[in-house]
Amino acid sequence: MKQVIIATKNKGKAKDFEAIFNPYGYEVLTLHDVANDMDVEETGTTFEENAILKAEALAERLQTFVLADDSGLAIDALNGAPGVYSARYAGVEKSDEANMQKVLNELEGVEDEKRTARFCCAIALAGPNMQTKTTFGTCEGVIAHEKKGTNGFGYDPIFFVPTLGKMMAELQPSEKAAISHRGNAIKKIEAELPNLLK
Ligand SMILES: O=c1nc[nH]c2c1ncn2[C@H]1C[C@H](O)[C@@H](COP(=O)(O)OP(=O)(O)OP(=O)(O)O)O1
Ligand SMILES: [Mg+2]
Repeated sequence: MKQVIIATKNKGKAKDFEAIFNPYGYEVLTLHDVANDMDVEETGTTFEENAILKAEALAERLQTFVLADDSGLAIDALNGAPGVYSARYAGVEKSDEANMQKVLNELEGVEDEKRTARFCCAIALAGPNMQTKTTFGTCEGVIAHEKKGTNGFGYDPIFFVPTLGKMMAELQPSEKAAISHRGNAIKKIEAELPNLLK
């Protein structure tokens, strides 16, 4: 089977990528498979910068073509927070539960019309003898008042998708892939992928 290597340690993100790439006949490999000891510091101030840092570090190490994803949730009522800092919003230990609780606390008393938000995803493609490319996708939604649904990862249980009338965490992997920030970013470079992924 053809393979695509993603420079991530997030298993939920890897599952999202499987739903995106398996239909094209690609198996998804992650850092857990190819470089378990690797830990790239996300020092950038934009999603693109961090995606490039993660992709180039792994491409350099493996001398092969890889993708990386840096993503997060931008909430309008919080001036775009947690944004690039989504993974560490409630502290350094990276707890989805604590992060969601912090969002719900920050939005306490904020009315529905003002709870608009979007997921953002920058994907970087890096490899030997090529200029790193980036692509970006978003997905619009509304922050709910409580958690609902058990699919997906991260902030999915508090992210309502108005076009589907469901929480992101209530979607099947293929349904999420069709509308997600991650799926939308990949759609923009779909045509180039067969040349880059061998
Ligand atoms: O589809 C999504 N559904 C729910 N939450 C999401 C999604 N996409 C990103 N997010 C949240 C999770 C995490 O709090 C942050 C990503 O942070 P980000 O640094 O890109 O990923 P990470 O540190 O978990 O894994 P890694 O850097 O190894 O790829 O945004
Ligand atoms: Mg990260």
